[in-house]
Amino acid sequence: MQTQIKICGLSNEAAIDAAAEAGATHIGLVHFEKSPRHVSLELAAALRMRTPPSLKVVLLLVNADPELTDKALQRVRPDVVQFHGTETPEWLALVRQYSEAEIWKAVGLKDRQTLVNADRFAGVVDRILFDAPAQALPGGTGTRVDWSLLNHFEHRTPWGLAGGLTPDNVAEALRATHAPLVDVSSGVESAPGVKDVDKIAAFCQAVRDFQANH
Ligand SMILES: O=C(O)c1ccccc1NCC(=O)[C@H](O)[C@H](O)COP(=O)(O)O
Repeated sequence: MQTQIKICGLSNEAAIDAAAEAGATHIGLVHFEKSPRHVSLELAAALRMRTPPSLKVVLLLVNADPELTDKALQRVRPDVVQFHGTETPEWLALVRQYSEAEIWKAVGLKDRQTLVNADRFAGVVDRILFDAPAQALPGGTGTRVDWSLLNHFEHRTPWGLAGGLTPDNVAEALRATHAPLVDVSSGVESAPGVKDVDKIAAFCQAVRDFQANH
């Protein structure tokens, strides 16, 4: 099975084209005003329309209220909505009832107990994304998680690995975790919120090289 690759925090067409050319499978659009990667719903909708069909569009929300969640889903019509705050399984189950988008939940990976606790999202979400625990920002911090926490864990829900991945360490991360999806944001930037097309290409190439050899 091919490792899936999500490039997160894109805000312009050039970065989307770079992700598509490099062979990414997903792009992330962050709608969270405190983030240096924030895009308005209008820009997110325009970028979504412009995204080639080879890429699935993931819209990120952080503790959005029901009104904003509804507006965002209606305007952007993403393939996936990624909840990156303290959203509950009960709330995500409600969203699931009225939206056809896949639902992903980001979980800050602190210790083995986090993995056990994340099981409360089983049957409610389509994927759990294990990321570094929230800091000043809930995501996109470039902080690496302890990959060894994932050793021999039997996941009941499809999952992905985020947090401090870069073109230089993603092969090591895949060797350590066998993650079915890897997610990167700051590791493919030249400055916060500024994506670097060469780093996007290098990240995707590192994943494909790893796969070709394993
Ligand atoms: O990227 C952001 O600015 C962001 C802001 C608020 C919530 C989530 C955010 N990003 C979520 C992602 O999926 C990132 O790709 C993930 O946290 C990994 O980021 P990084 O460690 O910088 O690769």
